[in-house]
Amino acid sequence: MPANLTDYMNHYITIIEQEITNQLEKLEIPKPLKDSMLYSMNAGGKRLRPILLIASYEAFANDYKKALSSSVALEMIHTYSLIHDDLPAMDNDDYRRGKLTNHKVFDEATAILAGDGLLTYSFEVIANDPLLDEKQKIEIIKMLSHTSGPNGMVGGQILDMQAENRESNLQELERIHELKTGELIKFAIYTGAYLGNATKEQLQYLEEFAYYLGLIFQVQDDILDVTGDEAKLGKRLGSDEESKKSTYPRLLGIDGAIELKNQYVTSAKNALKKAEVEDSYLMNLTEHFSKRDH
Ligand SMILES: CC(C)=CCC/C(C)=C/COP(=O)(O)OP(=O)(O)O
Ligand SMILES: C=C(C)CCOP(=O)(O)OP(=O)(O)O
Repeated sequence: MPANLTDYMNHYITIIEQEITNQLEKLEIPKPLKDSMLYSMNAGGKRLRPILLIASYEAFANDYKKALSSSVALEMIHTYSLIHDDLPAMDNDDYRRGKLTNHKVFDEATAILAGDGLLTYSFEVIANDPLLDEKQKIEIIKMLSHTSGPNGMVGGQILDMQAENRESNLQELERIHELKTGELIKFAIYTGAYLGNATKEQLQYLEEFAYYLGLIFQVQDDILDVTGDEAKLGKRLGSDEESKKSTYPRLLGIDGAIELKNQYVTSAKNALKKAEVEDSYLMNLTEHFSKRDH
């Protein structure tokens, strides 16, 4: 395992991207669908979620291989959500990950199907992993469908849409982010630790950790939407302002948002200590993502 965080992340990004290619290239499906799925999966992105899943696994066990199919499945679901989020019916965005959005390169119908394809194929990737036993497959698929579906990310997206053009309070804002962004992060942390054989008590503390990590990630996203660099982020900024959605900076000011983020970082680290994994890469990743500039 590489000793510093940048090497660690780069090491796993290479492995994750190789496995994404393996899983998609073997599909025997019509060319436009395959090209469209490959386009968004290979368009870059920080690969935060799969890295977190592997780091959570490695807090308890060695050899990432058992965690790889879940990591790749998770990145497929995340990417599907971005393809659909960018569609004209939703955010109507032209750029994502520094490249034209999927529906701008392909047509809208193909982009919808590419998203549907990534969503459903993600479950097949887990179901076909020879390194997992049947009980593990059922537990992971159950968790993934829960966190990405109406009780999780999809539910958060509709709350987010309902929050346009009106003021939300801090509690409502946290609930939206907990579902829309936090649930997939929860899947990453839970699944890694579950596959690494963490105890029930450790899994509970890690769920608490994931809750704060999701919020940290989102506060920083809101801050970057105001202060960030469009070229670095690879997407249009100022969209929160345009849709008149409440954000952390709007409710608390930039300084207030930074202060709240720092409180979440402290809470996240405390949860890691309670789970007795404070010497894992999860600690460094928390710091890293709280200060990210893209
Ligand atoms: C079911 C669907 C479509 C879910 C989308 C989930 C999601 C996290 C979208 C991006 O959020 P955002 O619009 O706040 O971020 P960005 O600025 O990256 O578009
Ligand atoms: C939840 C949000 C804010 C959507 C973007 O997520 P990321 O910032 O992780 O996007 P990529 O790096 O995967 O493109």
